Amino acid sequence: MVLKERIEEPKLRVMNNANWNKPVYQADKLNLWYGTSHALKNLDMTIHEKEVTAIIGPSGCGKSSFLKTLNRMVELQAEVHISGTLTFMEETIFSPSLPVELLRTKVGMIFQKPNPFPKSIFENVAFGLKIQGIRQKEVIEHVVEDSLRKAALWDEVKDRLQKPAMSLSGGQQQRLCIARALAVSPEVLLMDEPTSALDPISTHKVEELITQLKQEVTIVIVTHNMQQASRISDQTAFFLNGEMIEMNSTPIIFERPTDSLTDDYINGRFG
Ligand SMILES: Nc1ncnc2c1ncn2[C@@H]1O[C@H](COP(=O)(O)OP(=O)(O)OP(=O)(O)O)[C@@H](O)[C@H]1O
Repeated sequence: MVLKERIEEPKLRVMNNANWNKPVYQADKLNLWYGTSHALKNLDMTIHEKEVTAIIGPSGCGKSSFLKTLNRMVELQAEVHISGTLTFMEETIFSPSLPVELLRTKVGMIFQKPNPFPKSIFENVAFGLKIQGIRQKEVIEHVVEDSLRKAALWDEVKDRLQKPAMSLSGGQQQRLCIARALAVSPEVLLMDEPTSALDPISTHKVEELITQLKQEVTIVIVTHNMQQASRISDQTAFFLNGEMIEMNSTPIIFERPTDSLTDDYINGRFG
């Protein structure tokens, strides 16, 4: 399949002040194998700063593998082999000068199922700061409050910060995980189907939050929910069988995609 060129949308360019945001990630002929299974094939794509990029596509097309390559979590799997180039802020993410621990402080990850630590609400958010060696109580308290506010959770938990995180509802736990990720000031948040385990009201809150957060962080979200991708993302990439078929501004992907496979997928003709 041929990678389609990104078509620039004149109206969006005007709204974006006539400039594309700076590239954060750039993949060039990126391939990934699990053993002999070729999971990502010759991906060329750019993820821009302070935008929400949605990755869509049927089960097994490589969405999670791509997301986990962006913070090098994929290398925790056995027999992974990667070729091609992937840069983060213009530096190859496989370079010794960008240690994986440093990369992961800049790139937070939110999973499908909320995964708070078995600790208090406060300790969950403070965790990353303590790992970084920050000890001043006032600094930690300030960052915890600020992160919980940014995650739209502060008002719901401010009177019970010492209660176990597990006492929160699923939707609150997911926002707590987002607060925990925000506490270490990441550049990027990767989200792997972050609302698929949540009820519609919690989903709505997390979607609103994503729209707010993109003023500060770049967000890459994998979702099976077409409406969600069209509601919250600026760019959408459609993956199929490990290839990126098409990537463009979200309105173009959903209203007039270039590739008939994209059209078929978003209109539910397969997948
Ligand atoms: N650890 C692994 N070992 C071997 N193959 C794997 C591994 N993880 C994923 N795969 C394979 O790589 C391909 C891409 O999987 P991936 O999980 O990235 O797809 P996905 O689009 O995220 O799927 P889903 O929507 O079902 O989560 C699939 O064929 C999958 O079976």
